[in-house]
Amino acid sequence: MSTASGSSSRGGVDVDVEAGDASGYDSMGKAGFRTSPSASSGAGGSQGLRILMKDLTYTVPSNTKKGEVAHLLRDVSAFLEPGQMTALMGPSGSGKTTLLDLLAGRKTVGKTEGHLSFGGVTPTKQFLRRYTGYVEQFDTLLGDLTVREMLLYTAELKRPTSEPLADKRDAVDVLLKRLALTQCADVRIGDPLSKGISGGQAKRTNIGIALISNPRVLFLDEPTSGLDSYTANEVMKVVRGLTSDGTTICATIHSPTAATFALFDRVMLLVRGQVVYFGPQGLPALEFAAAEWGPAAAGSASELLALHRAASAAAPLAIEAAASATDQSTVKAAATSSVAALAFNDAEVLVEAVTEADHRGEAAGLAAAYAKSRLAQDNARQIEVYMAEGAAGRGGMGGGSRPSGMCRVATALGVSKCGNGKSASSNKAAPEAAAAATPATADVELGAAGATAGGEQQLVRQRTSSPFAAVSTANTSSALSVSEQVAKELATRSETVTPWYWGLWTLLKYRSTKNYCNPGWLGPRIADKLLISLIILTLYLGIGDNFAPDNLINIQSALFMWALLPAFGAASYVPAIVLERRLFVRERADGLYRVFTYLAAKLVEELVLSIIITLIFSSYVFYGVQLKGAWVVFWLIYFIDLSVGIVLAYLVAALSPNMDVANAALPGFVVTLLFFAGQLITVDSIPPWWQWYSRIDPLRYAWGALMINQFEDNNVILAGDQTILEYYSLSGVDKWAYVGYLSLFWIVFATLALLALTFVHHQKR
Ligand SMILES: Nc1ncnc2c1ncn2[C@@H]1O[C@H](COP(=O)(O)OP(=O)(O)OP(=O)(O)O)[C@@H](O)[C@H]1O
Repeated sequence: MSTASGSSSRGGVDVDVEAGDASGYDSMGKAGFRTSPSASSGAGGSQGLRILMKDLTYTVPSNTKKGEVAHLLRDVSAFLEPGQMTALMGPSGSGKTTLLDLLAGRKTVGKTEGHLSFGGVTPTKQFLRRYTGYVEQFDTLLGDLTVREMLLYTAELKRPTSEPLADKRDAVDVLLKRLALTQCADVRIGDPLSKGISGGQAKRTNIGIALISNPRVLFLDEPTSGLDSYTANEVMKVVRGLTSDGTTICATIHSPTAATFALFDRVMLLVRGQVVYFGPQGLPALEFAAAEWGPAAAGSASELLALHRAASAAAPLAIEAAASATDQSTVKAAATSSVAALAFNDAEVLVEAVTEADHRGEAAGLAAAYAKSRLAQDNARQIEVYMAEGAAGRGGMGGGSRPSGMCRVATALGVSKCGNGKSASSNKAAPEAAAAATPATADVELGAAGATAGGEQQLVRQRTSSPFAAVSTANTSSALSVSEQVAKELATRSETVTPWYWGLWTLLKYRSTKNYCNPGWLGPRIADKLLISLIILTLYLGIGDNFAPDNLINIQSALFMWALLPAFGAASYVPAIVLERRLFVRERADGLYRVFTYLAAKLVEELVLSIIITLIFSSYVFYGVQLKGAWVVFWLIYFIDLSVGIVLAYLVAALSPNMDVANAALPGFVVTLLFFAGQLITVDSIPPWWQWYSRIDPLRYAWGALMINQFEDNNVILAGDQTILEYYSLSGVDKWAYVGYLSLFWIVFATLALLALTFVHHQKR
């Protein structure tokens, strides 16, 4: 396994960077992702998209002051470049996740104002679902699948159906290699109760899920949270490696180590939803803080800056002294100042500085200082240029090889490392350098892009020594046709890549087959029915054909329990929706399937099992108790009754915010049904003001149909001159009509469950 590695500069100190598996990257590029035309139709070659934000403001109804709105983001302006990795940083509650969610189209509440474009175009929500990757802070994986299966499952749902399975497998293999997951590829993911893969492996699996469709843009929310610093750095190195194919990457990050922070190109510092710095990470950020934030806020930043400067100044002298081996004290002094500089972490210093300033109530001052700064003005000018490019239909796509913005300038200034490689420029280019990112520079770049429009395949080598951008292949098609392709993607209204029937098949293939082999899944679905059917069998053994008056009450009670059983057993179907909600929300937001597909897969999975178990249980109960009527009707009613219980459970689960509410709501509702089924009190005796409830009680129809099946040919006298069917208001009723009504409940509950799953958002963002 060959690895691409190199170095990046962190305040003058080189940090070794390993870019993941370069061979993996290449093969992904050639076999796994790029060359399949079908795949590229979903992923679109190797181009990332430039994301432009101008005066982006996001408000929600305040939860602290009634009737007011809270500004969670205020006038955020920035640009995220293809082939670059941008860190969103700031104190807790500063709005990092809010901004990331907004960019990724995952906000479900609130109002957004300002300009937001991807590749110069306002994207549809469906585009964001299909063509961007989002790695959430918390892992949402299927514990029963292995890592390989999890990725293949996602590949089957997110890559075009026209791509052969073998190609998808290849792409997964390449991804496993690239994410260093090969070792645990066939290990079950597990869950908190039965541990499988480690936290770092789970995080990388989540990243793999986001990458399987080769997204143009990758968002990551706290990708290193919960990981030790070594694993965190490994994970981020892998992510960093993705910039080499032009992917636009943006990650919120809390306390990165110095090495992890050095992997980023740019940093956006937020405080109370406002930008207080947006520019290169490293020394330029420290220089900006020292110069613009005022002495109180920039205290530690200035200190660190001085240390960096001392270390840089002493280094050449030390090297000279060491070479001649004469002046040990100079070497020692240089080493001491380097170590002192290294002891500080740029990221920590910056975040601490703004956090302290925020606590002193100076957040607005920092934001104002940034807004007035030359850097902010340069950034604003750059945004104008990019917006003009977008308006002219030229802008926004990066080939991963185009140096842009500050980096282009740094290249022009002769800085050796730049662009989408790990960027020394980002450390060394002073904020002022941004001023040179003039429209003229941009035009030069566009000219270069235009030169590729002739349709020739052009190998673009960036003027950089960075390994990440060692070789990038420009898109082989013309810039215009790529634009058309991207424009099509950006305007897509289709939620998913694959059709619903494919999604249904895939969900059944990967998830249901595992569930069918999982005792933890099967147990609750079978145990209660097995137990109660055995009790009914043994308690009422052989009495079903005994129509003696004193036995009639026993038979109708047995039938009532038989009808009731699925309603009470419905509780076992609730967790399938409630406990899986986070995964469902994530997969839906990722555009893996539609709600209908998800619900249909769940129902097929449950109904197949239900057919099997109802056939078995109804057989021994019907013949053991020696009931009358047709067994097939007895079974059919039980099966439909159980199916109604399942969709009722899904409806309650979809409406309930958590298991506690669902566990209280479902049995409570079922108990109300008992009273109106016609057995505890006959339908004719129910007071007029409750008659309506009896009519919409599915138990009434299930039990009524069972009773008619049992007694229609043996309608014996029960009380006075009333036959048993007359007594229970079932005389002259067609059992098939009752079976039909019962089926209607299935349709109604299933439709309501579908609507609830679609429109009731318990996870508000
Ligand atoms: N309805 C609301 N009314 C008032 N404030 C709100 C409302 N909703 C969210 N907030 C605030 O918005 C801020 C943004 O939260 P967000 O999760 O984006 O911050 P963050 O920077 O990602 O924090 P962390 O680093 O802790 O994850 C928080 O301070 C939160 O309290």
